[in-house]
Amino acid sequence: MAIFDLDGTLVDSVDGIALAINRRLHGRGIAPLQRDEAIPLLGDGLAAFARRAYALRQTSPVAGDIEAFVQDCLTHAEAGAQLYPGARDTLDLLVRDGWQLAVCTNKIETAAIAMLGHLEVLDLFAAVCGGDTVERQKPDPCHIHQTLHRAGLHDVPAVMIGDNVVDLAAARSYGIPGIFADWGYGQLPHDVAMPSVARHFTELPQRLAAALSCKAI
Ligand SMILES: O=C(O)COP(=O)(O)O
Repeated sequence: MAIFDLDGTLVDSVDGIALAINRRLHGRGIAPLQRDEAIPLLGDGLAAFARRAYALRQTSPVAGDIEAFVQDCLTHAEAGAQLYPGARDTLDLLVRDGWQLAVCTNKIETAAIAMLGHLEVLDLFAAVCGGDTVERQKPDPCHIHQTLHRAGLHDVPAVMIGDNVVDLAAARSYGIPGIFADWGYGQLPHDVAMPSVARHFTELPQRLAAALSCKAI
């Protein structure tokens, strides 16, 4: 089983998220966020992103701001979202090679499903498990457990692929290998042991096979 993080791993979606927060900020006369300001705020879900965006502009959300932002993201879930280069062909190849695929994301599940549907890859995944539908989201390992459970595959060997420290921390706590997606938003964490760094999506078949057999490549 290959378990994928969504934002920054499968999908580059920050532009749509930045547009949504900028609509809120504009309404209050606050300067918009640029893409490179928005990227480090991702990883812990949309509400956390919004709180960090207001903090970055040294202000606080007023009542209803966060909810309105989240609703905006849900309404325009697919806005500007793109699969990373090589993703579609690599996912197809993994399925042909017998890999089961799942998504474990801190994004709101309905938004994740809408985005994957829009990008025409939803049917490749046995489960999509959003942060709002589990008791504790990544970095808690229960999020990975729930993802596997929903796919009906909790006893199979699994590998987590992600661009954020929370992805690798969840994998380590759950006791499965993690692959760092170097093409995404995150910085290579120094404090999380990791067996593998993939520089491009197309490296994943080789790196996944190696991760399961504990080989260095
Ligand atoms: O949107 C976020 O903040 C996190 O989403 P991810 O878990 O798919 O990276």
